[in-house]
Amino acid sequence: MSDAILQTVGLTKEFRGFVAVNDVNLSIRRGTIHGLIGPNGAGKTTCFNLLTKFLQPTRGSIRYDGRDITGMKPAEVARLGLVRSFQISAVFPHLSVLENVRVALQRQRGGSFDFWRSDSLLRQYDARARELLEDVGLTAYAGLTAGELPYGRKRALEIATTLALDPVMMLLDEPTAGMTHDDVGRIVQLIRRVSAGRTVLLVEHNLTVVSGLCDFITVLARGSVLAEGDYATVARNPDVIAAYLGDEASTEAAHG
Ligand SMILES: Nc1ncnc2c1ncn2[C@@H]1O[C@H](COP(=O)(O)OP(=O)(O)OP(=O)(O)O)[C@@H](O)[C@H]1O
Repeated sequence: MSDAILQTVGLTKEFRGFVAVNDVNLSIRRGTIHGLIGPNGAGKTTCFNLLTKFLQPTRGSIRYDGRDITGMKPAEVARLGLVRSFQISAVFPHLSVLENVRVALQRQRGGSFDFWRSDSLLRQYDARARELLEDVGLTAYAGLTAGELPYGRKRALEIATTLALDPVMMLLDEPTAGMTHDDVGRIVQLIRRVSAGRTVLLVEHNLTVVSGLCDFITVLARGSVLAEGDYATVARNPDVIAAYLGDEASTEAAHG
């Protein structure tokens, strides 16, 4: 069996002639935390959406665990264990933290959305939901509504609802975006803990997070792979440094 769990060949996405992702060959090793980084507009989010099937590529192919998933729908790949973290908007703000995880568990096991009619059924999931809350450090928050959670804890809830789907491979889109320093530390520890026995692909802006978590990094710039390797290798690559400095310079120029 291949050491790579997820592979792309010639992955390309054009938006009306603009090439956002250009001939990208990725190989993500089973059991690793793989970072996808790059300056603003590099194509990270587009790439992430291609891998999770939220976008269809213009060209190229994607293989996951020995299968060609290029033509599959997001729900189909999720059933195969390739799961993206839910966006915060997918958390139900008026349900409690515990109920949010129960609903995610029910979707995994039953695939049904008529949870409002089957309270007794949902209680069956309580024990597992509490375990997941424990795993992400939210036990003390179980009874709060999700809307009342502080931002960093919402991201932890998002990870708990993702874990409820029992992913083989998790794809996380900027899990630390907008977080305070303390929250970042907690989420880093959490990702490390939940990555045990799984593969994780992480799109992330915070390079400290990337250096602390990722076994292997792919740097994108202008839609193409600029460099790959461990953090030390890519961080000293002159092309990577130039791409990031160029990005900072243009950000500074934009902000005066
Ligand atoms: N739906 C779309 N239609 C047209 N252009 C798009 C679309 N989505 C993305 N793009 C363009 O593709 C390029 C790559 O965008 P993408 O969001 O993938 O980059 P990114 O690396 O995630 O950037 P950031 O770090 O700023 O989030 C950008 O120039 C963007 O404007």
